Amino acid sequence: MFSEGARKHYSFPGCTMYDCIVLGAGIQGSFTAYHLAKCGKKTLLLEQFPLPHTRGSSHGQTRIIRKAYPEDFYTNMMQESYQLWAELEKDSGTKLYRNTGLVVWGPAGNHELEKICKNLENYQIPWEHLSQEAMKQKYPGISLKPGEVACWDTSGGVLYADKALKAVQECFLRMGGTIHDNEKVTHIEPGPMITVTTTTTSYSAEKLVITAGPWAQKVLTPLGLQLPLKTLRINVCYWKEKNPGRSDILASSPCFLAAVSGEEHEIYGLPSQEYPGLIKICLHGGNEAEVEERDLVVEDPKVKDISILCRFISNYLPDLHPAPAVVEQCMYTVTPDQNAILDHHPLHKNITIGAGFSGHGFKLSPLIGKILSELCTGAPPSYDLKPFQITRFK
Ligand SMILES: Cc1cc2nc3c(=O)[nH]c(=O)nc-3n(C[C@H](O)[C@H](O)[C@H](O)COP(=O)(O)OP(=O)(O)OC[C@H]3O[C@@H](n4cnc5c(N)ncnc54)[C@H](O)[C@@H]3O)c2cc1C
Ligand SMILES: O=C(O)[C@@H]1CCCC=N1
Repeated sequence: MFSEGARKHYSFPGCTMYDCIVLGAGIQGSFTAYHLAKCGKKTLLLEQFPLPHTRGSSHGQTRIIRKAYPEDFYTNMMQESYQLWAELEKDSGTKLYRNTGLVVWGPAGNHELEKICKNLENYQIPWEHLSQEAMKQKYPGISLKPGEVACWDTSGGVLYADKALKAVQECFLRMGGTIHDNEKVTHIEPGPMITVTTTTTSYSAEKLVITAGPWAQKVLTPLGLQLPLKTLRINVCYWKEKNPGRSDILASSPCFLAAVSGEEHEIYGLPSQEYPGLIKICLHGGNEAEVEERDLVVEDPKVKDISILCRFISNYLPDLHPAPAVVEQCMYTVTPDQNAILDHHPLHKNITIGAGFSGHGFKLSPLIGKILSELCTGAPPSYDLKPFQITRFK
């Protein structure tokens, strides 16, 4: 709570005071606000768009959840993240996770694939090695090439993303939190009491958490902080069966990640959900785009994502039409090492930043929210945060 001194010196009429303000009601900001409210903090969650919206990174019906990661710290963090997802399911009374299993495949000896198997083994997470032949038996619709192998993460599955966002925001409100949507933050005045000005009014708080997704750099520049963040426009593609109902690819597909020889980016897929009869398969990458300009057609994209995907579908999922039936857009905010930034502002220690989730942050969000709330309140962090510190960038 506020110290009396802070109240006397910094409150002014018409400026509502909170313990903590969270800027940005995507999945990371919403979970941060939820954890802050859980620790008894009077918390305001601010969002520029009317909720729900589709302009950031957290919209859509589905995201992959998995423990299969080449970095052991993620496999470790995912164990608690699964528990926190289960807690939210219970608190909200909403089913948020469907266990489909996840297959990761690539050329035998692929370094990342080997690290994934090693991590699953070390953390005693049930997994299986699948040969090309075993994959054919289990998933006849997926056609691995000679010399390719797969790893089967039994815990992998689908998160119901839009339901999760709604659930966490509702739980936050139930705990006494406040959400103001359709209210853009236009100015932040740092200090022992931070003043946050929006398109509607001003608020003050001892602590601020910035979780602005692809707008992060725009919010941080006036605060004197330049981070190595890139914003990418992602084409979210859905593919149709050649003979509807004739193959079993839609009915029994697992989630998958594929490292294809000769392609720089991974490709991933999820079972049919959003559009009956269509399956979602995307490139883990895209072309750089300003968040406000993402709807402008880029003439000559550097990453020819749709062509890469069409080639992939022809080679690996021959029961699907090798041209997308539906294409939608979403934004990634990526860092050079694809690890997020979870840290204090270097000059204003009462401002905490969560940014650069690099296209894989949804599954981790219940834990990210917990970590950001720990950073915000000064509680000891539950994890070693070295991979996420700002100082790792020169
Ligand atoms: C196509 C796609 C597929 C993905 N697949 C997976 C997956 O399978 N598994 C997985 O784990 N992750 C996945 N991800 C990544 C995951 O969805 C993101 O890491 C996550 O949604 C990022 O959330 P965020 O809260 O940081 O950003 P956002 O959701 O963009 O939230 C930021 C919010 O801040 C608000 N904001 C910004 N500036 C202001 C301001 N000035 N005032 C007020 N509000 C402001 C924005 O409007 C926005 O609502 C995927 C992402 C995409 C795009
Ligand atoms: O995070 C995930 O699991 C997905 C699939 C791999 C690429 C990005 N998102």
